[in-house]
Amino acid sequence: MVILDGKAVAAFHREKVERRLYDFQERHIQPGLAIILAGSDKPSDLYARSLQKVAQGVGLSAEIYRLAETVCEHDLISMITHFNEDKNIFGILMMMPLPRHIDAAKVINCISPEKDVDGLTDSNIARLFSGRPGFVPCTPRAVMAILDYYHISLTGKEVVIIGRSNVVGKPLAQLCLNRNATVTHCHTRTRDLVAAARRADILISAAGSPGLVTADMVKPGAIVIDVGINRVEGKTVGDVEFEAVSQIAGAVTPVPGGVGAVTTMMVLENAVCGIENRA
Ligand SMILES: NC(=O)C1=CN([C@@H]2O[C@H](COP(=O)(O)OP(=O)(O)OC[C@H]3O[C@@H](n4cnc5c(N)ncnc54)[C@H](OP(=O)(O)O)[C@@H]3O)[C@@H](O)[C@H]2O)C=CC1
Ligand SMILES: Nc1nc(=O)c2c([nH]1)NC[C@@H]1CN(c3ccc(C(=O)N[C@@H](CCC(=O)O)C(=O)O)cc3)C=[N+]21
Repeated sequence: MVILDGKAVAAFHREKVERRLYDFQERHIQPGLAIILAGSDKPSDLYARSLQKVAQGVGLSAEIYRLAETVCEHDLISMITHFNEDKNIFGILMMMPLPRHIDAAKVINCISPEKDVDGLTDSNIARLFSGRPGFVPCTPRAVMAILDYYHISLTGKEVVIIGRSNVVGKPLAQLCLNRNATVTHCHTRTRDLVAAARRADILISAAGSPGLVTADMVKPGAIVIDVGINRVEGKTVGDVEFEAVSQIAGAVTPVPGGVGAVTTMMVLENAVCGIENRA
């Protein structure tokens, strides 16, 4: 069994990001990333803090703007408008999920598509679906980056994805389809999740449910990608029962140190693309 090491993948991409940023540092351009966190979602808080650390490590400034759970749509939109107009901000990252009383689609679509480094606006979603260049959400990109780093091809493979959010599951399915995989998409209404999962050559869990993926759901030798980030008894764990599944699978991503470690680097890569496009 191979452990797919997200930290190694991140380090590989980090070097490329640093090289591309070097040019801007020479020209004294100080590109910034604005991270907006409304409410107190734990994975979002973890993500925002990891991102800030990694960004600062490559010389990008990343500021976290924390807003109360009770924030109104109007205040969120004014904040976005402000960053859209700020020449020093090259990327705006809105942490999901937003508080329940907020119309997420309305708020997200106020982000200028050129600064939408998580590819969540309708305009970037349309680009992904029609195969035109645009920002692709960072977590699905991280999954692809891991598969590519380990030379795991998707062509003709049975890929089963658990989870259908706009941030992870749906764009991930589209990326897999673009790479010629046969994609099965599962969610809470899926009748027989175990049977569906067992067909997978590549099983990807993005449900946010600790212990969801058990050894009996994995075909011997399958590749298992754990996107889940859950806090259990003060520890970060994924969706996969790592110990048991690693006895059966051909390769597994750990949590922490798997997809999450790469996601943060993909944000920086997207941000650098944004800077290059506008410099
Ligand atoms: N590693 C990383 O870089 C990242 C990790 N994450 C983590 O990934 C997880 C998913 O995130 P996100 O997509 O935003 O979450 P959402 O809660 O928006 O979506 C979860 C999806 O999983 C499905 N689901 C949940 N429980 C089950 C179950 N028991 N059986 C089948 N399907 C299930 C839901 O189905 P339905 O639609 O029917 O409700 C839904 O489609 C979270 O743990 C999050 O923290 C997120 C982004 C990045
Ligand atoms: N618009 C939006 N896009 C997201 O991609 C998004 C989001 N909102 N909201 C929250 C979730 C969660 N998420 C994480 C990504 C990386 C780590 C991460 O860096 N994890 C490290 C460290 C974990 C630790 O320190 O314990 C690791 O897995 O190795 C965590 C969590 C992105 N999400």
